[in-house]
Amino acid sequence: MRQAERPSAAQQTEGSADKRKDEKGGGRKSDESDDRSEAMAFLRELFSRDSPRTSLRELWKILKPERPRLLGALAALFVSSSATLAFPRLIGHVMDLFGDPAVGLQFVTDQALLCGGVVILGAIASFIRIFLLETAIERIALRLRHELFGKVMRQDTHFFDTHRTGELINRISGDITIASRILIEASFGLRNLITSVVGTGIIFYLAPSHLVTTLLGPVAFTFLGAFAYGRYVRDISVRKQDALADCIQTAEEKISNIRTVRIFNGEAHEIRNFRKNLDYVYSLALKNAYATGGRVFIFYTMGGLFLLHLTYLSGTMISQGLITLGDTTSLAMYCLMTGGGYQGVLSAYGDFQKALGACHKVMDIINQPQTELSQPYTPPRGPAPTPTPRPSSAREAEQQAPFPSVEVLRDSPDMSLRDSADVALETVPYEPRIRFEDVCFSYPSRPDQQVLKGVTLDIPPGSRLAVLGESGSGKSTLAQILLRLYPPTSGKVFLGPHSLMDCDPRWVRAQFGVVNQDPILFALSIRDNVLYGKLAEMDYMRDQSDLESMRIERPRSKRKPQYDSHEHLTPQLRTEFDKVLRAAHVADFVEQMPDKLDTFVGERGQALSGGQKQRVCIARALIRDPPMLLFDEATSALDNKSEKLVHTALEEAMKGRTCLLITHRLSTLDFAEYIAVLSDGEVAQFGAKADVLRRPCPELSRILNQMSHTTPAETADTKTETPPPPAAG
Ligand SMILES: Nc1ncnc2c1ncn2[C@@H]1O[C@H](COP(=O)(O)OP(=O)(O)OP(=O)(O)O)[C@@H](O)[C@H]1O
Repeated sequence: MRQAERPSAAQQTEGSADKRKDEKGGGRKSDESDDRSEAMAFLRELFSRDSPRTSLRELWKILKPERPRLLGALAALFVSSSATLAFPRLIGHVMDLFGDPAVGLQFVTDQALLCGGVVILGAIASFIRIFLLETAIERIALRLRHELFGKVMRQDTHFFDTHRTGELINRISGDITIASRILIEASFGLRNLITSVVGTGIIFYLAPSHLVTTLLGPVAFTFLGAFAYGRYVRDISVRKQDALADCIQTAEEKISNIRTVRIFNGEAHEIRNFRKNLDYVYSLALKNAYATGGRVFIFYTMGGLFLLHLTYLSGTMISQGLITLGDTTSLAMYCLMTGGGYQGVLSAYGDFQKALGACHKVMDIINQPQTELSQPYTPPRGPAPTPTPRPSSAREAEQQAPFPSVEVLRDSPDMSLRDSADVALETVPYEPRIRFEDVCFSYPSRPDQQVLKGVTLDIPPGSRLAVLGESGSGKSTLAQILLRLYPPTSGKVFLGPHSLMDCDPRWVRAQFGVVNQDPILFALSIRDNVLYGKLAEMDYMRDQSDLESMRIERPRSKRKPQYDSHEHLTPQLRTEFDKVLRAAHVADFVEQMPDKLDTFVGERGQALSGGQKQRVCIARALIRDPPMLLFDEATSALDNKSEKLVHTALEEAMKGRTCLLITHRLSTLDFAEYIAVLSDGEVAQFGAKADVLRRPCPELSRILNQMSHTTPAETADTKTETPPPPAAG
């Protein structure tokens, strides 16, 4: 790229030079100054690109906690470099002593032993340096991964509308590995810098002045040439890494959605596309191979010729008695060492820049602003409008306050969970009434498309509202706002007396049992999936300081950690667990499974049938014992038989709970006491079921018509209902 840019820069300078030449009537002086400014611009570009000051500041932020280790490694580096640099001089000295008749053999042996001591000292210092650096690297990687994952987990939902999963995974794995290796690059670069600078000094000191002047030219030429060439090699290598990361992201997406690919017979298509991406990576890798090989070729040739040059010159000088054989040997070693040092500095500089780039990408996410989820958990407190007596016992509190069950917390072997039972007791109970007041909403990723346009709804405590509407009318969006996954653009939502936006989002989510249209399970056993509904949530009740703590201690156990919900299964929780398994009819099919409740459900639960998956999801929602339920087409994947089973269970589960049922099914209307019809983000009709069905609005008539065509009509009311006349919205 630089090569493509350079001619244009040169042309530009050429143009301006011609102009000035014309103005001044030409002249060598202006030509020279133009050449100089062009060279300066080139050098500026060479040194400044990709090294923003912010990256260095970010780098310091990352390195700061490891100061003691880094200082130790730095001290070890000076010792090992000094030993390495002293070695050729000592060897040369020993060689010269052998030829000196005035020196005894014992003295020579002592000098040789001193040489050996220096070697061992250098080796020990190198061991310490590498050990300190490697542990610092691992600690930095641990800290960055912890911080990055925490940051991603707590991001607002819209963050995930604009970032791909593969990209985030890449940050957590690849970029952090590259970023933390920055220390090795820096240490390697520093060691080589010391070697080359001190080595050059020693060469100047040892070599006669005539030799120095003939050596300087080739050294300077090699250094500048190699520097420019190093940047060129690095650019190619960065492009290759980026192309490979893209390629892997695409592959990951396709493998995790293999069923969709398979349904469309997309295997060949995907293999072909993947191959195209791989070919592109290979073309860059080929370029990289030429460039890297070229670098070795240049250094090999230059190094060899340079040594030959040195040997030839020193040979003549030895014959003239101007320099000793020992000094020549030391000089040759220093020249090799210094040459290698310069090469090392250049390659470390390139890798350092690459690591800085990775640091920048990682810090981009870590520096995202804090969200509400980063704050300590604060449930709403204060007087409720319809006061309920404050619980006098843990059992009473458990009956009133939905989750977490105080008894479960009190039973827990975990001290911090036991403490949080007090938090649960302090939470003032409330009437689970849901109110939407003139709610408008646009998704942040599509601010111009208004999805909800002034929605007003009131769901009295303990009642059930069915939300109907055509596809895209905003039904699921309504649920997402209720769960505080997105804030409304304007208007307010209330849970009992609490304005949703004034409440801790974790508290809001704890009030709902949710089953979604597309039931997703984790790659765990059936038991762990159901218990996830309760156990995961307990974690935000406990002291969260360990989540923020960046302190690293020696791990107490070397055993691979396992997700095991058994350890939290208190007698109280076990009873609740058995109850919801029966209620959601999970117990029915689990009996037929080879490992019963320990059956592994596969990635995203794909080793279960749609109906089984949905029943596990219902059990997972019910185990939270929430005051409100939110079913978004919760029974969509069930056949008629399972649906009836689950409906019986749901009927039971819904008793005394406020429920929002988003549905396309006539059968779900059986449960509803109220119906709301959404049309293009507006409430077209809302009221008691009987009233609404007696006078359905045109949208509802159309929907009911479609429903009775797609689902066997099951409700007497709706079957006999005669559509229109038009109703008031
Ligand atoms: N994350 C998102 N980012 C941007 N737009 C979105 C997002 N999710 C949904 N939308 C848009 O919001 C509108 C309403 O979608 P929503 O999912 O609420 O409809 P719905 O009534 O639930 O439809 P369906 O019955 O088909 O599930 C649609 O136009 C959709 O494209």
